[in-house]
Amino acid sequence: MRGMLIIGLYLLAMLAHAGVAMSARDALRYRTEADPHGLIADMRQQLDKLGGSAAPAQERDLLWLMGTAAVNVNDDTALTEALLRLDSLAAARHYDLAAASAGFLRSRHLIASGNGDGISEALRAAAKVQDATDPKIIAWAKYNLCDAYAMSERASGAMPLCEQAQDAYRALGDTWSLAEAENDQGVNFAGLNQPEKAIELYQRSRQHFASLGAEQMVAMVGDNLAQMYLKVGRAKEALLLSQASLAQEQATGRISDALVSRANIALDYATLGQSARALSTISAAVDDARAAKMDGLLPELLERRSRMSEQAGQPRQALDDAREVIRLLGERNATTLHSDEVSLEARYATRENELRIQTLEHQNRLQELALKTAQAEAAEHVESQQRQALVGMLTKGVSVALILIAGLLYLLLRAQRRYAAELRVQALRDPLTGVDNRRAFMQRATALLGDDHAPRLTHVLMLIDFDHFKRVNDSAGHPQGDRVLSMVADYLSCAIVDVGHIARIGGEEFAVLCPRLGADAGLRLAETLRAGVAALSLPAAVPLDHITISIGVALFDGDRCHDLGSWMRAADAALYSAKSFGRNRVVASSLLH
Ligand SMILES: Nc1nc2c(ncn2[C@@H]2O[C@H](COP(=O)(O)OP(=O)(O)OP(=O)(O)O)[C@@H](O)[C@H]2O)c(=O)[nH]1
Repeated sequence: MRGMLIIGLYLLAMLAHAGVAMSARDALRYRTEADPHGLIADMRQQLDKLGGSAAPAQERDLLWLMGTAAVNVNDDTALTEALLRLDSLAAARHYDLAAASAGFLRSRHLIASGNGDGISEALRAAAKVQDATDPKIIAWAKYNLCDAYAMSERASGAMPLCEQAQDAYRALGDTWSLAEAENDQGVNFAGLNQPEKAIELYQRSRQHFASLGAEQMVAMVGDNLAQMYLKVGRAKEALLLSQASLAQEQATGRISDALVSRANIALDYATLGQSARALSTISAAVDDARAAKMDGLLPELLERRSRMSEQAGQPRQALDDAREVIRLLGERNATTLHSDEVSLEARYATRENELRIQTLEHQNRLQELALKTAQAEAAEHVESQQRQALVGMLTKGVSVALILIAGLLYLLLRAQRRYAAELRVQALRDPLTGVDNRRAFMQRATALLGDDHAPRLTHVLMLIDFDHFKRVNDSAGHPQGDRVLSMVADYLSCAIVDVGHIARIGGEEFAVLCPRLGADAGLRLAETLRAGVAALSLPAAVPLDHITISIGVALFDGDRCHDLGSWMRAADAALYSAKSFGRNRVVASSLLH
């Protein structure tokens, strides 16, 4: 009874504050974002009170709200509790909706912790309610799938789902959920680099949340909107929005959100050319993060301050911050390496490589900053020495020593420059196979389309994926799998060296980019590569006859493909078809239309 009373009073207070008609249900959803800890405690109390007398639908509802709030604040204890109770409710009552709810909560948790299995978990959850006829459940499953794809930054997969979820919620008159789906769709457009469309969706979402009086949601979507404003050069509007968000976040004690808003405000000031304000704002954010022991956010904030200091002509501060970033990232790497010992999963290996590259890039920058500082200090030194020479204070011996020092300094700077250049190359190279990495591929492809948007002969893109590569690892072990990957990468690099570039863009996925190769030659080359790989002899330690690859080919024709995103999607769809048609084959995207 007391729990009910608390919730009732809370709702009344909130409605009075909002001054508009937020339904009781929406008010509870609001609390999953605005008061997650309080909501979890209240849900627990309610569930305890109801004991075994709760109807399944009511129990599921309370557990879903509790689990949602738990995911939002990373409360693992509450999440585990909600999941266990949902699982047993699903098993005891054959209640699919409870099973799907547990699945979607698991998926959100996986995605929030950067685990790649979140989407498949969401797909399994949706399958549990695929026969549902209640339009509310259908819309709910669509939205949760849309959210899983959008939050995993899989914009092209997410967009149709988010569109369908919006239509369904519009038909049901569920403004809250509509606003959530619109926000997700905005995230998708932002991911596809279409800021104008993203702005449109975020504005719609904000209007809907505002019409419900959900001020914190308005502020949250406002953060997304501000980033897009900045992207399209509307820095003043971005600044106003970020300042409004910051006020909200400070008032409600959301420290980490407030730090992000501060960092955004600093960026807005920098874009508006107010570098002193930008620096003092980002410094305040760094101090707050240190005081609140927000170590996760600290490297990003320091990195931003380092860049701003560099732009403001303060290389010493830039250098100190960059050094600290390296130290913090080093600590993080150490933790990841430890978990790598526990599991040799390729996912960890890939993450570890990413972290190494990230660190390498920072080290690279650090070298450059050290160089700049050394140059500035050397220039100052030489200037002062020259001044002294002018007034006749220099003896001959000191002059000779200075010349020697200048010579040594020159040699040192040259070595540092070489080292920095080498690091820059390493940051673009895949350490296992020695070919370009994904970052290098994206840079190269973007530059190609920027230079030559209407080529006389079409550009050709191939996405290559190993078939059943898991069997190699399972039968011969991961190190042999690595050997096979390197061996095939060597073969492919040699085979395309005259016409294009190859990059390793995922675990066992490669991309080949052939500028102005033309459609016929492109398809012939793909077929040659496929047959060549199938004919390779594998190392003796691998107990398989051969390894095969599937290839999706897309042509940059300026018609169906007009930018890098659509080009890659076309090649990806062709690769997917090559896999579905039985693998070990080449499929051209033009055949799919
Ligand atoms: N040895 C090794 N294996 C890797 C690496 N990156 C990814 N893998 C493995 O590649 C396999 C990919 O598995 P799946 O995505 O199921 O694909 P597949 O077995 O190739 O099957 P299909 O793509 O469906 O033909 C997993 O077993 C990963 O562990 C790597 O760097 N080294």
